[in-house]
Amino acid sequence: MSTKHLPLFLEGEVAKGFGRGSKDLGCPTANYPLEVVQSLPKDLEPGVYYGWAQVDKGDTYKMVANIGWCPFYQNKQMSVETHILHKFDKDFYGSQLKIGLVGYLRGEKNFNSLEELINEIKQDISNAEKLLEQPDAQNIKNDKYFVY
Ligand SMILES: Cc1cc2nc3c(=O)[nH]c(=O)nc-3n(C[C@H](O)[C@H](O)[C@H](O)COP(=O)(O)O)c2cc1C
Ligand SMILES: Nc1ncnc2c1ncn2[C@@H]1O[C@H](COP(=O)(O)OP(=O)(O)O)[C@@H](O)[C@H]1O
Ligand SMILES: [Mg+2]
Repeated sequence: MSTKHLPLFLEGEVAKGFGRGSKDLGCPTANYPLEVVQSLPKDLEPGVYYGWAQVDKGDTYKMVANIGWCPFYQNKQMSVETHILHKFDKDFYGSQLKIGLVGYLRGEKNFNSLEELINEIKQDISNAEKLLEQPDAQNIKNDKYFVY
């Protein structure tokens, strides 16, 4: 079941990925290092999730996260990447990123073109924007995990 383990809270340093998020997709994703990926519950469903994200001790923002092998790019290693729905002034590699996965949107898919992948991500973002307004999701935003 795709909602098993939710809400799931993860924390780790922002690491380098393949540099495709911003360049190919116009959608930067903060990638976790391998040890965070390896710490996931083994039966966590790969796919696209929505939830909350906090960089260092900053504000908590909406996010969408992709967990899996990116079939479009056929990655060899599983990745966990978070696109935060906020405009940052600069990169934050090396920062601590806390996320709380609230819900599951869909499984990872392959696409015939980059444009189709980009359009699907835009749809994910729009779905996440709405779903995160719901009271259950707001409760997770206010969880003590994100409070200092
Ligand atoms: C909301 C969201 C949905 C995504 N969905 C898919 C998908 O269905 N299939 C896929 O191959 N990759 C998907 N991706 C992953 C992108 O391919 C990935 O972000 C991109 O390869 C950037 O990787 P990088 O951080 O290593 O540069 C998704 C990413 C996001 C943020
Ligand atoms: N709104 C955002 N969400 C996620 N990362 C962002 C955002 N704005 C800037 N960044 C920066 O962009 C980087 C990700 O860009 P990306 O092209 O996916 O590179 P990489 O392949 O190294 O992950 C993040 O590590 C972070 O430092
Ligand atoms: Mg990335």
